[in-house]
Amino acid sequence: MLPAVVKLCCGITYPHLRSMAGLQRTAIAAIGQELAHVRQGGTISLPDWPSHIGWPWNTDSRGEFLHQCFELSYVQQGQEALRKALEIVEDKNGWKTETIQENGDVIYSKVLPGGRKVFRLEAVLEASPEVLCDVLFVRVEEMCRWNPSISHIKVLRSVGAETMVTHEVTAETAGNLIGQRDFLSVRHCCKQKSRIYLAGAATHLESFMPQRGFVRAEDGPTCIILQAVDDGSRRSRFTWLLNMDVKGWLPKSIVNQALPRAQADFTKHLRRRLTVTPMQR
Ligand SMILES: CC(C)CCC[C@@H](C)[C@H]1CC[C@H]2[C@@H]3CC=C4C[C@@H](O)CC[C@]4(C)[C@H]3CC[C@]12C
Repeated sequence: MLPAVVKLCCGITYPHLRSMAGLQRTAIAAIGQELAHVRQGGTISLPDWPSHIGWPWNTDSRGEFLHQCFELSYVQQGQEALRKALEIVEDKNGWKTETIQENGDVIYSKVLPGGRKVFRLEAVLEASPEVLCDVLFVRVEEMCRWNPSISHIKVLRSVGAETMVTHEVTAETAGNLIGQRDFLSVRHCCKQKSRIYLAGAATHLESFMPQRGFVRAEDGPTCIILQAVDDGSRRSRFTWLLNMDVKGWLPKSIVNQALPRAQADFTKHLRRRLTVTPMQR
């Protein structure tokens, strides 16, 4: 099946890859995803016939073709993560209040069909959506400097300014009953009118298989919504959906206690990060 699809896709789209839109784009992205899975198991051999009809089908252009398939697939996974996460957050039914923090932050929870419990934190932060986007997305690799629950974050791929593939490792901290986890995620940023969305979902990357000694967890589909409290305000409403499969063999009750705690901790460190002077950044 796959070689046939690749052949078809080479034939139809190679000359137009850069100017594609709509369905074709979706198709290539889907193929990219499929290829990513196949690549995990070995190498992909692309057909040679395009060279016979005069296309520049050398090692470079084949590589470029695959590269574009992967890039489009990440953009699409990011958009898809946002769509799915928003569907969960915007559905007003079934949420119950989990905790109300002393500072006014509220964490709500909801059990999704299938049994997974997700958490939604609502807070107001002292920074504009743009500053928050800079801290949380643009400078994502700096996160482990201000957040002790994360020991390592690396951007492995960037596709334009709005999509990236990141690898995150949580810290081995006292009181963390879940233990260290690592995540491989596609992260996507999208600005719309007065809102900035940061979405994420677990993804695959050839050459980046789960590492020995780590349990690979899955973050997402998840999103953070940043919205100015009022026009021109330096304060933002911060809505964060935590939708995580921590994997491993752990009682649900432990996971469902640890997750909202991790969410509250993260927000505490984020607030502290926002109070440092620009010089210290
Ligand atoms: C309880 C244990 C298993 C997990 C605790 C750590 C959790 C809270 C950490 C681990 C990785 C972290 C994520 C790493 C990267 C990003 C991308 C950024 O643009 C928004 C924040 C976000 C989405 C972080 C949110 C918090 C996070 C999910």
